[in-house]
Amino acid sequence: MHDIDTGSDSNTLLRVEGLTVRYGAGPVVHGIGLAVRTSTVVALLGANGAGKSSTLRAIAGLEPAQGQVFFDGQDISSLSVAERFKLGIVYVPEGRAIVTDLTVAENLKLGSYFVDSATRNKREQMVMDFFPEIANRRRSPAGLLSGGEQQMLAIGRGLMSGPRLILLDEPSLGLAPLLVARVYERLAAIQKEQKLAALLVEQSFHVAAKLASHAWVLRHGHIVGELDEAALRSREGRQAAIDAYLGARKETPAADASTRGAEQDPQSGVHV
Ligand SMILES: Nc1ncnc2c1ncn2[C@@H]1O[C@H](COP(=O)(O)OP(=O)(O)OP(=O)(O)O)[C@@H](O)[C@H]1O
Repeated sequence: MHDIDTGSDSNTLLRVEGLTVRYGAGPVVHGIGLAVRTSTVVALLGANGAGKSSTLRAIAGLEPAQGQVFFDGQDISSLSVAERFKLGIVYVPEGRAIVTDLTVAENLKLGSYFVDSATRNKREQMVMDFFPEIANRRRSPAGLLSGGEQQMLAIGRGLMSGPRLILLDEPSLGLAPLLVARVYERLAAIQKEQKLAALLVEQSFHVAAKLASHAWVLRHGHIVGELDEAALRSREGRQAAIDAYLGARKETPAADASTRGAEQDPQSGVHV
């Protein structure tokens, strides 16, 4: 591992260049680049199978990949998952992936394997403060938690290691809108208090815009667009981006757009 000049400023925590992921035949992620600054949340958006999870998993070191990943100015491309984890890169997988037979407290312990018990206790308290829903379920098997609570536990487990960068793979997946809102409220509170940097993967523009200040759109493994904060915050900006990048809508009357809530586009499967 050696210091290099990534061509980015000192606030850049993660920089990915020419990242390519393949599972056998052709690549599913084609030489993409993106960056995450310290204390900011950015999103990677796209429909099913666009390559979002593969990108996150490659950054975490869970999938072999070509290209370069820089963390805090260091080339970590050849580091193992465990080495990246120790540097502070934590992946929170899609589908919650908690251990259902273990209790809530035991699941949290899994996320803090390397830390001393005083730090672990302090972090567990912090997680419980963020997620009171699971605080009184410490001794319950995690499998008995609701979907939303399991997602909170998965995020909580990610926080137990004291990450510098959290890679969040579709935290809204399979949750009812009210629970999505609750999980995102908590994520916003955590981000604000912990000054965490996060790379968030979502299918839903609507959901990602609650938290992210910048987003890239991935389509068939290629980055086909970028949204700044203004585009993410405005319904018209988001809609224009969706139309341009995904061809999701041919024609969208402005009056319609102003009254529409989150819904799924039948052509692209993207939630807007
Ligand atoms: N372990 C694997 N082996 C073979 N192919 C895979 C593997 N994981 C993913 N793929 C394929 O790679 C492509 C990208 O998948 P990926 O899960 O990264 O997309 P995604 O954008 O995260 O989709 P989703 O939102 O549905 O999770 C898909 O065509 C998928 O079938």
